[in-house]
Amino acid sequence: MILMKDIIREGTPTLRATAKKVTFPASQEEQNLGLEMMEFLENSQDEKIAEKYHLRAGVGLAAPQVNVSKRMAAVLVPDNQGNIVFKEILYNPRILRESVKRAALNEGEGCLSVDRDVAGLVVRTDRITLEFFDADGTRHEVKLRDYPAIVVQHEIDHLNGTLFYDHIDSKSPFKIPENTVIIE
Ligand SMILES: CNC(=O)c1cccc(C)c1Nc1nc(N2CCN(c3ccccc3Cl)CC2)nc(N2CSC[C@H]2C(=O)NC)n1
Ligand code: NI
Repeated sequence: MILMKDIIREGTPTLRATAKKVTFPASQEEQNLGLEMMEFLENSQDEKIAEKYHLRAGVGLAAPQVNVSKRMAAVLVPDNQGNIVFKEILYNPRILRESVKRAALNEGEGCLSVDRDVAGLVVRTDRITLEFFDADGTRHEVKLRDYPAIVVQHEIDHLNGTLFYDHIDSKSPFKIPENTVIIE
């Protein structure tokens, strides 16, 4: 199982590299990694398991974060009632369309690879059309908005070596640009 010791932190080169596309069908190793990343998210969201293994909770994890520079990520997004609203292992995810409307988490963003609080709004696109492939190479296209859309954008950033605080306006980190919805 993936533990916090397996997650690389700032300063490790892979975190700033551009990850390579996966070819299909994904190898057994790539399929296992996808499942292990999803298992990590499930474990991290389970109070007892997270406490037992000292896991930080997350709703997304990208392969570069476990030092594998491949374009794959797991996302497991619950709503405030704990019902899963988006659960996927994404291979070669790509944003096809972006709304004009922007969105940001009211509390800012955290990252399992960043061991510090970096305050400030991370302004992203509110609604996206996402293309991704599954392990068999089957193409999927889904529309996402608000929290799930933010999580997917955060994880795709990891595939391009971008970290959430790269988006924070250091001069006025809490300025809310127009046409931006704040997500509680
Ligand atoms: C600096 N302020 C903050 O971090 C921050 C502070 C407050 C609120 C939010 C909303 C913040 N922001 C933020 N909170 C999260 N979690 C909330 C708690 N949750 C969780 C926790 C326990 C059980 C189950 C679950 Cl589900 C896990 C996920 N996750 C992300 N991100 C940014 S997009 C990728 C995603 C990620 O997985 N990061 C590790 N941001
Ligand atoms: Ni992250």
